[in-house]
Amino acid sequence: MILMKDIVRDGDPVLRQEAAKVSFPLSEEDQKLADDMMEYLKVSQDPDLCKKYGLRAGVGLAAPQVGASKMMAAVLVPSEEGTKSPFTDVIINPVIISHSVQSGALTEGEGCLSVDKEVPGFVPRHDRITLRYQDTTGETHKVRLKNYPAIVCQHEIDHLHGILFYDHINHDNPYEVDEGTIMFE
Ligand SMILES: O=CN(O)CCNC(=O)c1cccc(Cl)c1Cl
Ligand code: NI
Repeated sequence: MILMKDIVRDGDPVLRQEAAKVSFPLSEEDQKLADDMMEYLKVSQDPDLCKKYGLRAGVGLAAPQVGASKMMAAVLVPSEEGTKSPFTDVIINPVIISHSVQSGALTEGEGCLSVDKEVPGFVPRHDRITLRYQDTTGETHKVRLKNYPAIVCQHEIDHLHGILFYDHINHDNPYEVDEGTIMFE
């Protein structure tokens, strides 16, 4: 089981590397990594288990964050009570094949398990993306995502390219975003 002690923190070079493409069929090690990352998200989103294991909640987790420089990330975007999660999968060798001109950003900014300090500011991203990825069986998917699921996937794909969320924050004015940027909770 992945615990906070297993999370690599900012300063470790693995977080600034370009991760390696994953080949199929998945090795046992890669399959376990995928399962463990998704399990982390599920446990971290259960208030009791989150507290029991001393985790920080997350809606995504990228392999470099647990020291594996591989093109793999788990995404579990929570949904309102009783509705289907807007996006849940382990995305392998993900590529954003197209995106909106329009930007989107979370009004509360972003956080990262690998960044222990709060970094205030808006993180401008594409509001809508078309994402192509392989799932753990090797099947290729092409999905159109918008708003929160799109933001989360961009945060995770950034990790696979050695980018951290605060790289996108405007340091002169952290709360400045381009005109027309869609801001959402
Ligand atoms: O890379 C994944 N993490 O660092 C897990 C912790 N952060 C989050 O769950 C998180 C929080 C806010 C906005 C976004 Cl977009 C994300 Cl992803
Ligand atoms: Ni992160």
